[in-house]
Amino acid sequence: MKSSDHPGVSPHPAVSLKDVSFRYPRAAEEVLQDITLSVTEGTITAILGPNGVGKTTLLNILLGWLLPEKGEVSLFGRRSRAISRREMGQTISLVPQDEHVPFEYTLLDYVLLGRAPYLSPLQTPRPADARIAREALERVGLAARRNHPVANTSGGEKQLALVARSLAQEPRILLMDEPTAHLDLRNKRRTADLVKALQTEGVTVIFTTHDPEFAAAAADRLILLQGGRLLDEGPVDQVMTTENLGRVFSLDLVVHHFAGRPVVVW
Ligand SMILES: Nc1ncnc2c1ncn2[C@@H]1O[C@H](COP(=O)(O)OP(=O)(O)OP(=O)(O)O)[C@@H](O)[C@H]1O
Repeated sequence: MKSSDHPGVSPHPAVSLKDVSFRYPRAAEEVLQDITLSVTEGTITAILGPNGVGKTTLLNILLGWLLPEKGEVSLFGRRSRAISRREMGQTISLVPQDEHVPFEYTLLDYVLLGRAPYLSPLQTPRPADARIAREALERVGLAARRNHPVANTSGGEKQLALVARSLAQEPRILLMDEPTAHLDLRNKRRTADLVKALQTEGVTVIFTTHDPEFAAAAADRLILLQGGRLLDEGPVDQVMTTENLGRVFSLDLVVHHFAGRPVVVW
């Protein structure tokens, strides 16, 4: 992904939420309440919070897949409701936690799906799309396995293939939902390095995680959610404190610092 493919740096935040609340149909309570925040273009933000706090819901709101009950979501200063699906697909992409993959796809076929926002409905991928998909597979270390059926890949390889598909989408904003859930240490490191490389290309990255140490290794900013509300946000070293994480996870824990990074002991 080249920053030259995108317009120059926007004067607006990549993402801004104003008083956003969301409730699932027939649910008694709002999952998210009065969330106001903005994410600067070219930053890496981790959203940290316990199971069920609403992290995935928040990503789905950013994608325009769920509409808030109240409040406004904007991408690069434009209300997301006013952005067409096709343009949304070229602007923002999601690496989901998991996804059912149709049996017959090879890894390359699967990653080529990321090119859909650039093709008309029945258009077959062009040579340039295949090149972009192959480069995306290379970036996640799966180039040699591009003709391998997705059905026969491990959980970690599938997760990396999902990342490659999102990269093939060439988004300005990359969302990742628990990107390291199935990854070993080496692939966690690879993911942290990839995210930082994307940042140098001007891409804004937002990922959810339960893992404070990965958040600290990969992100420069942190958003903490607790009880459906924004508890704190800012630079990782200011926000990742014993008090904040203890409140977020309702746990007696201590944040130590080792080799310049926070380590959580619980
Ligand atoms: N489609 C749905 N209909 C009703 N409730 C839902 C739906 N999807 C999620 N929820 C509820 O909304 C809340 C937030 O879910 P969400 O998946 O956003 O949390 P999360 O922070 O991503 O959790 P996890 O870390 O476990 O993945 C949970 O209580 C969940 O049960």
